[in-house]
Amino acid sequence: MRIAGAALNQTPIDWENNLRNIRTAIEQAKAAGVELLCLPELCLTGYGCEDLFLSDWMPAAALTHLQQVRPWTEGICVVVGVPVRLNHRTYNTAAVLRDGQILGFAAKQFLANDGVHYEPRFFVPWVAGETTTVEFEGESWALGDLTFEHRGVRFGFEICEDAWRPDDVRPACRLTGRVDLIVNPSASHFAMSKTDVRYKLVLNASRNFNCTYLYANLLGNEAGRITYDGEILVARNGHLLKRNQLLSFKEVDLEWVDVDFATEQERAEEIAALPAPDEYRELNQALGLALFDYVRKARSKGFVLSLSGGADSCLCAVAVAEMVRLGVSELGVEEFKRRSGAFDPAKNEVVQAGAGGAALQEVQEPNTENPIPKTENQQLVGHLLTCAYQGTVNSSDDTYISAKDLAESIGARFFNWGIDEEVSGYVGKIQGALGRELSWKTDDLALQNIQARVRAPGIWLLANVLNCLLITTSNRSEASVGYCTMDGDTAGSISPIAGVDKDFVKKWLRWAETELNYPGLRHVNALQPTAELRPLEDKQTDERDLMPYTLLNRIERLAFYDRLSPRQVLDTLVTEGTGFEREQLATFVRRFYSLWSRNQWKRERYAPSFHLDDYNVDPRSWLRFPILSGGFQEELAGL
Ligand SMILES: Nc1ncnc2c1ncn2[C@@H]1O[C@H](COP(=O)(O)OP(=O)(O)OC[C@H]2O[C@@H]([n+]3cccc(C(=O)O)c3)[C@H](O)[C@@H]2O)[C@@H](O)[C@H]1O
Ligand SMILES: Nc1ncnc2c1ncn2[C@@H]1O[C@H](COP(=O)(O)OP(=O)(O)OP(=O)(O)O)[C@@H](O)[C@H]1O
Ligand SMILES: NC(=O)CC[C@H](N)C(=O)O
Repeated sequence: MRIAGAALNQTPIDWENNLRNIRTAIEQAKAAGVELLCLPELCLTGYGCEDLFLSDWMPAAALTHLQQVRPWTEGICVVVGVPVRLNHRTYNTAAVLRDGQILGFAAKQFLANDGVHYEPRFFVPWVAGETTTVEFEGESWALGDLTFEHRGVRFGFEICEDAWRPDDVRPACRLTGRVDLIVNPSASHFAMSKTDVRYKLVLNASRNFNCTYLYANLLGNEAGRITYDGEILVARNGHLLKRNQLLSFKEVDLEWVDVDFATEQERAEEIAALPAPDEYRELNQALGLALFDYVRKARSKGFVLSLSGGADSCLCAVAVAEMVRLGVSELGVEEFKRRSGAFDPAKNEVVQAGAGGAALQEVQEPNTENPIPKTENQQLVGHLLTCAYQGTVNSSDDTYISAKDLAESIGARFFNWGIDEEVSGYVGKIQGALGRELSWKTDDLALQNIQARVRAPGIWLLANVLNCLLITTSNRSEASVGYCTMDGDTAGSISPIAGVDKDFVKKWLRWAETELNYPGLRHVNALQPTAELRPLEDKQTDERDLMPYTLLNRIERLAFYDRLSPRQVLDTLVTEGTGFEREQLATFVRRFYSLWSRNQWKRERYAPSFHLDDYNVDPRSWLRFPILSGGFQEELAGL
């Protein structure tokens, strides 16, 4: 039998988009001679519909829309993820359709309730072994713990999280021997290196439960924060039959394989290992796709970025350039432009390759009289990304040159203006009001913050005028300790790297300079991270203000990923050979926890950020913490 999975780029309650992708997948599958097709979890409504799953009308609308899929299933068996609401309870189900009929709804038994998943808020888990009936416009179908048969092949279900439970409780343990095939429609969020875990999960399931296992994940940045990698896996008795390229820019990614169910396949002795995932490359692809989906789903025209020439903003600029490069290489220029929605088809907004010059007229300070012609990708970047350097007396030539060279090398529009006048204006006003001078000795933080804040209105104005999203550049390490000015450098509509730690940011930039060929990054890769908010002679660096970033990351992970107490964190660090004495480590641990507690309110106010690493510190996503708390005072005093 030819079986297939299709990854779909869906959007919550975008019925038109979601049905179109479902139809495309079914048509492609039929054209390829596929007999059984698995589509991802909740693909009809979108997985991330949040509290809409609790309404009566939305699941009802889903059932109504499911009727449109029926005629498309003539001659094929198709699995479609859909919520079903019965007696004021919503179930997360996989509908099985064939030849225009609905055969039934298999319901999810184990709900995802960790990290970025909050399913028990919306769904009720189905009880193994039970079934009920769904009534709809005079028809009735079975719902619950069901198995099906198609052309002699018996199949049952695990729906995403069902497969992430121990082997002796998950649905597969009750299906073994009763089915030939287990189908798994998933909405499994992307995190760096996670594909390896998923691969082992699927391969082991096929081996341990003596079956063929068909797995299909959602694709793309569905609803803002979480990106799905569109993984399709087919395995049989521990052997891999199919695995696709992840994180495609396409709307539909169909993969099929032939399985001879009539012939037994020998059980694999062991699971063949995959090469270790390349996290730098994974992050690049995920970030590019997440930005592309975000900008088009937000119906925006591109991005505006306050580019300091430092690590975080340089990474954000390269991410947009990579969004273009990766998207164009997969979709081609015309399809990339069409899908982005950021180009007016009536106008030829991007000049042809080699024509050059057009976008440079907008640059305030062209660095040569005869600018080098831009490549087609650079012209696209020029259309989609506008950057501005906003210097003060505390800014250095190094960061200005870094910002300017990078922007020009990727083709972004680049502006340069100073903000000293605005800073002096505000400082003068407050000095007048208070009747005293503000000085670095008495008003250090306030004088730092006003500079960061004064950068916000101008760049916001530019974003509004251009109808663009304003990127804010905060990383996870800064978010943990509140090393940012609220409504200053945190101002913005999207925060792409708030889930990534600063040490990773710095390493990624060095990798990108050579591996992705961004020579414009050579300046930033030679710089120490600095806020440049104090007078230059102060030689401010992030790590002098805080602590070494590697240590900050380690404390953060031990405290909030491993969930250790302050004392356990300290004891662990002492055994890890950090090069610091216990007393110094205790100072860092105390600093981390007090800054962490004091700054929860800032994390509550960050712009929406992407989940990219195995955890993040966003309270609306992975990690909840009280805004007001005792701040670990007792625990820290005892260190
Ligand atoms: N629980 C709570 N709920 C609501 N508000 C709370 C609060 N606790 C304090 N606040 C208020 O927060 C305000 C202070 O916060 P905020 O004004 O943001 O500033 P603040 O946290 O005092 O200082 C900003 C820090 O970030 C660093 N920074 C800033 C900008 C850029 C960079 C860089 O790396 O480039 C670094 C800077 O060096 C400084 O260490 C105060 O007005 C305080 O009253
Ligand atoms: N001179 C500047 N021009 C434009 N934007 C700036 C300037 N200084 C700071 N910013 C904005 O404030 C953000 C926060 O500064 P921060 O120093 O944390 O990041 P960075 O400069 O990108 O990286 P690093 O911390 O590694 O130097 C910057 O990413 C940038 O968006
Ligand atoms: N949708 C789900 O059930 C996802 C949960 C699962 N643990 C995953 O991360 O893939």
